[in-house]
Amino acid sequence: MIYQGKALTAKYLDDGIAELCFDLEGDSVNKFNRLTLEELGEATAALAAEASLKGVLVTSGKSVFIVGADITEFTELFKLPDADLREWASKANDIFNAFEDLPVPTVAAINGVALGGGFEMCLACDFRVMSSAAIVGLPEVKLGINPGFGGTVRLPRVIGCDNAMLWVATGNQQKPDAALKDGGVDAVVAPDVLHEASLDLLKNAIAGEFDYQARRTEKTSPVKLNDIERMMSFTTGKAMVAQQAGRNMPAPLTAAKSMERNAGLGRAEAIEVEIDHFIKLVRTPQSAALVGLFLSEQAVSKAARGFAKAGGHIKQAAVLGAGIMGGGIAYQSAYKGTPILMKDIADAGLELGMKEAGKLLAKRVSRGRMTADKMSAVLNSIRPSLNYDGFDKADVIVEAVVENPKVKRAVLAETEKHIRNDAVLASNTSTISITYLAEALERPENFCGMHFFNPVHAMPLVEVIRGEKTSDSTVARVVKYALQMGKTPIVVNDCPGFYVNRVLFPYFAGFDMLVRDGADFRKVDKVMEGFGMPMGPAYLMDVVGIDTGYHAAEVMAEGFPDRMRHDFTGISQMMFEAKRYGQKNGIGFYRYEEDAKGKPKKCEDDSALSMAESAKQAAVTLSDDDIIARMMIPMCIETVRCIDEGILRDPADADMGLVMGIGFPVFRGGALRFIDQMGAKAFCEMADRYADLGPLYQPTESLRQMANNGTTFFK
Ligand SMILES: NC(=O)c1ccc[n+]([C@@H]2O[C@H](COP(=O)([O-])OP(=O)(O)OC[C@H]3O[C@@H](n4cnc5c(N)ncnc54)[C@H](O)[C@@H]3O)[C@@H](O)[C@H]2O)c1
Repeated sequence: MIYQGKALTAKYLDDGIAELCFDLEGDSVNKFNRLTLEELGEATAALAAEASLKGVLVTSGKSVFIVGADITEFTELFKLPDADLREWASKANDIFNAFEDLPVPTVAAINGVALGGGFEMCLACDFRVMSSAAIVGLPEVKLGINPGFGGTVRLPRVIGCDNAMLWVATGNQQKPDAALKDGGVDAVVAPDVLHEASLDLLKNAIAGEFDYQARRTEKTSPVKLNDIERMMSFTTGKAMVAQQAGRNMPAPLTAAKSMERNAGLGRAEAIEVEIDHFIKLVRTPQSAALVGLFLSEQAVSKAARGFAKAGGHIKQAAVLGAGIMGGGIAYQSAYKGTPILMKDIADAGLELGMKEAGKLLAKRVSRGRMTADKMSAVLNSIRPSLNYDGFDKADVIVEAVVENPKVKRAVLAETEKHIRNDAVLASNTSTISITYLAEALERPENFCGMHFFNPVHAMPLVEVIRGEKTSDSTVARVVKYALQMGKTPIVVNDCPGFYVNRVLFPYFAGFDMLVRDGADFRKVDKVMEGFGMPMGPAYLMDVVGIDTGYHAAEVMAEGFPDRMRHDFTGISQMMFEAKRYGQKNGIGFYRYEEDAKGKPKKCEDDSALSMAESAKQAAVTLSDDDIIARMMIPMCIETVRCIDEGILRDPADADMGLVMGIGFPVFRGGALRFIDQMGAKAFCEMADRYADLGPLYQPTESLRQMANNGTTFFK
């Protein structure tokens, strides 16, 4: 044994060849936490001291290679002052450099995921052999930072500047074929021969057949481009990166600049440049939001797994209603392997549901992501029906009929008679109280909400809504089913609109008030899209359906009359009354024409502009900041109310819910992160400036307290 640690070991195989194996004790994956980094330093020193050492094979004892840095350590690490952060990064790079400088050839045997710091470890080796089951890449920009262990230095020297800029600026994971084609790895082999093939390569390098020294010189010297070539490559690359990333995401362009500036330097100076850019990005609010969101995502998944523990396996599902949502639910369930019965009252509905599922599957087949055999197997596992035959076999039944309380209560009560006593019934209602629907049932404890988002196959979030009488085992079954469907469930308590719609409607109310006060809705859309929303509020209403939105707004107004009932006729109500329902009937805030691909294309419409003119009651001067504040304050305050009232479990659920449910910009983290980054005090002061807009703009007592105490939602 050359080195024995808790994260890695180094021992001789034979003939002076050592194997450095990463195998982090007590964890299912390898990651670069403080311990692993420290032990890599110690193991490298121990290897360097071995007089008989001829070569080093780097392997992993887990199913992954190394997943990357330990992001749970980032929050504390990133709080360090610049000088300390620089010292940490320099020390880490000294360790990687020392490994790269070992006096013998080194080969990485990449058996599984090797991302971020994990792939930077591979780049510090002379040669890289990749299993056909592995993936590699430098995804740091997705956390708002750039690689910090030499990735922006070694990668351009290994695969060329153009390729490196693409890899780093997109942060995309690279599959074996692509990695090999670009030169990121030297060979791709089947998983079962990886160890042997990597060892062979190492032996050949030891025998002098492969010039490992030349590899090293290339990695530690300036990039081999003359000044003009370098300028051409980076100028074009940076323009492309800037355009793709947009102005809200500084990391991709900063990473590209780091590569540009370090390209002409030797390793030591080049690493200094990387560290400068790394520290700059660590200080951005985007990186704080993205790292925070990553941690929230982990917390949400962990909570879901906890809920689902007692859920058992869902063998058979059923759905009532084969409309937009029912069809989507049937497709997703079948596609992810849970057979499903789909019942409707009309043949036409069933046909439509099956056609939709068929279309989605055919798309996968045409893109080479599914075989025709698999497609027919999936389609066969959806059984359309006009009656309840087979419902006694279903473990979970999801109701997705029209959004009408009377119809829903009748359908649920009837269904309960055809299912097993231990089967779970869930409603996909968008707004109707789960406790109220449960009153129609004999077994209300077996009932809860299961709120999917449209389109079901694309939207990751499912709200699982606990009614007053819903049992824990019902929640467990439904959370389990959501996980089987590949969705991310959050468990929320019952209230009008549940969580996502409850906070979305105050946002829409903010929009109505803006138009009332003279804002051009096209400008509001543009400003909110610039803020990072996937679409502005007027366009979003058109996509959701203005009729759907109108009915939901009524439910919300009934539930929270003090703040959600308008005392004026807003533009959305005027649109509804004029039967302008948005995309579904081709006209709303915008007019929709079919583009060449048959998709609805948004066009401006004069009659919408004159309606907005008649909705106008004032001509307030509104800056972009006013628009953002007037849209965001009601949403943020309502989110805080959901926390205060225990509708949500914790802030992680709140922010993840908005990111996954409405596409809230990831680089802002979510509504609560938005308040945190501004500070509760500044947020309350901002809200107070708009106090004349009514109760939706009044901070809660809890927010005022946070403002006084200087506390935040997230650590
Ligand atoms: N469309 C959305 O964006 C969206 C998003 C989330 C939740 N929802 C909710 O999902 C539910 C369904 O919405 P949708 O948009 O799919 O509606 P839809 O009108 O497209 O589909 C409803 C289907 O239910 C069928 N149906 C009516 N009565 C039935 C019965 N007794 N038994 C079986 N089938 C019956 C209809 O024939 C129709 O095919 C609603 O509660 C809605 O609020 C919709």
